[in-house]
Parts: sequence; structure tokens; C-alpha cells
Amino acid sequence: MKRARIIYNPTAGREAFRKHLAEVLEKLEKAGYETSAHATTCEGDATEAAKEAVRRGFDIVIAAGGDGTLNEVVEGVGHFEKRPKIGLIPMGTTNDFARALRIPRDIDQAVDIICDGDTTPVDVGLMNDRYFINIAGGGRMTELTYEVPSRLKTVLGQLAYYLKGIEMLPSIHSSHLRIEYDGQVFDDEAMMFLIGLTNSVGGFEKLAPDSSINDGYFTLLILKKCNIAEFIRVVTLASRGEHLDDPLVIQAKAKKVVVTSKNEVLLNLDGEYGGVLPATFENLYRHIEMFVPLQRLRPQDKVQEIE
Ligand SMILES: Nc1ncnc2c1ncn2[C@@H]1O[C@H](COP(=O)(O)OP(=O)(O)OP(=O)(O)O)[C@@H](O)[C@H]1O
Repeated sequence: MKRARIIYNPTAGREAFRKHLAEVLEKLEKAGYETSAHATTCEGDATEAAKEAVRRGFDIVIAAGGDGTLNEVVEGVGHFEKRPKIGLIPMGTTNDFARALRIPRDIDQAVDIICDGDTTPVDVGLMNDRYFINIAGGGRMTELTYEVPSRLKTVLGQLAYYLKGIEMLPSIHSSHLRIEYDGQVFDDEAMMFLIGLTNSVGGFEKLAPDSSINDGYFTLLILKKCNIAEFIRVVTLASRGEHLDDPLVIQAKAKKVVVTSKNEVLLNLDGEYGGVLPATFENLYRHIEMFVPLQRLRPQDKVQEIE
């Protein structure tokens, strides 16, 4: 019998996972998994629990929580040579990664995907020595996501981001950024940069529409220096996926990105504070095997059988 370890964040999202735990365990047992669960107690605990699960030889690790919990689980398993497969039960507020993988928010349906057993390899990012699964970025605007208090996100959902964004608008300014990406260089003032692994970021599904979850490339977006009116215009365009042709936006594909600055620039990794520049971002090609609804993936995310 295969062994599964559920790592769940009891504080994630609006709904308590604990209420559903018994039925989830039963379902997984029926599908042939001997399953146990761990409730995280604080920040970083999911990473330790995931490391322990690898050491104890679990075949699969299931993250039940938001992007933060999945990020911590990947951080825990990512450094090991032999990595368990990862399942995801989206319980967060935005669930960007689940959206990119077409994993439904319904707990029952998400567990069905794990029970069905279809998996696909996905790329993960490594920033210096920390993993990220969805998005890394830097610049004043990217600070927005981790300045929104978790409690506010839970109560207000995405509205919390908008409210915080309005509050922060007057303090948005540019920073010097030197960005080397696959042999090219941007060296100028800019508002922010984003390095995405999937098409889904902060609830915006059209920010990096061409990105694929397993092609080995990041989508790099740079927003050049602009004033607040231009900034609002580009963010509005981005919400509709119409920003890529804007002269203020640079878009590129890259496997490796190195960013330095003359200023102090704070970083954001999967929506949480990620330290300060300088940083090197590497795309780890198909580093993690994840349970997904294969037939629902976008064509560019499907692994071709003949490669
Ligand atoms: N018991 C706990 N108490 C407080 N914080 C916790 C606990 N367990 C985990 N955390 C922290 O909560 C953070 C956010 O959790 P998570 O991403 O699962 O939910 P979310 O913020 O509601 O969802 P999303 O990231 O999709 O918006 C995690 O990064 C983790 O460090």
C-alpha cells in the first residue's frame, strides 16, 4: 500500500479543512493510500513536516492550504534527490497555482484528482536557495501582496488586495534595476519586475498568458519607470491581459534571471516576503511531479508524449 501524508494549514482561507479531514482520509484509504495528516502550527512548519515526510518515505505529500502552504511543502521536498509526488487541495484565498493546474476549489473534486492518479511534471523556481512555485518579483508594487494581512485576506478575499493597492498608490516609486536574462540586459529605473512560472498571478489569469507550467522557461515582465496615471493604466490593462504590447512593458522568456540594484529592493516570493536584492532566479525544469486533471490542462501545459 502506498503512503500519503497530508499537510494542512488550519488557518488558511475561509473554510476549515479540519471539518473535512475524516472524509478526505477515508477517500484516500479507499483509493489505496495509507494516509496520515499533520496540521501546521506556524509559519515554516509545513516545510519541516514535508522534510520529515520525505525522510519517512511517504510516496505522496498533499498540501491542503493556499499558495503559501504549497510553497512551504515544495521548499521541504525540493532539495531531496528522491522527491514524493505532490497533491494539492486548494484552501487558500487566491489559490493561483491551483488555478494554473486546473485543480478545482471543491475539496471533494480536488481529492478525486489525487485518487485518479494522473500526474504531470511541473517547473519550480529557485531564488538563491529558496524555492517558489508561481511568482517572484521585486519593486514597491510587489510588496502589496505580503503587506495585506492574512486575516484581512481571509475575510475580504481579493478585495483586500485592491483596498491595500489604493492605500499604497501614493508611495509607489521606481528603483534602479539591472536585470540579466539569458544573455540580455535591462539596466534602468523600473517600477517592478515579475518572474512567473504559470499564467496565474494574484488572481490575474492573463498576466503571463503564454507561460507553460513545464517548458523550463520563466516569463519575465518588467514595468518601466512611469507616473501614477500610467501605472494605473498598465495595471488596468494587465487585468484584461492587454498589457503585453504596451511600450512600458518588457516581456521575455528566460531560464535564468540575475537581478541587482543600487537601491534596496524588497522581494516577493509566492506572495510572501522573500528578502532583498541581489538575487539569482533559476528555472528547475520539471522538478516536481504533481497530481492534476490531465484532460483539463491548457494545451501548452500538456506534456507531449513524443519529445
Ligand atoms: N497554524 C498557523 N498559524 C498561523 N500561520 C500559519 C499556520 N500554519 C501555517 N501558517 C502560515 O500561513 C501562511 C499562509 O497560508 P496559506 O497560503 O495556506 O493560506 P492563505 O494565505 O489563506 O492563502 P493564499 O496564499 O492562497 O492567499 C503560510 O505561508 C504559513 O506560513
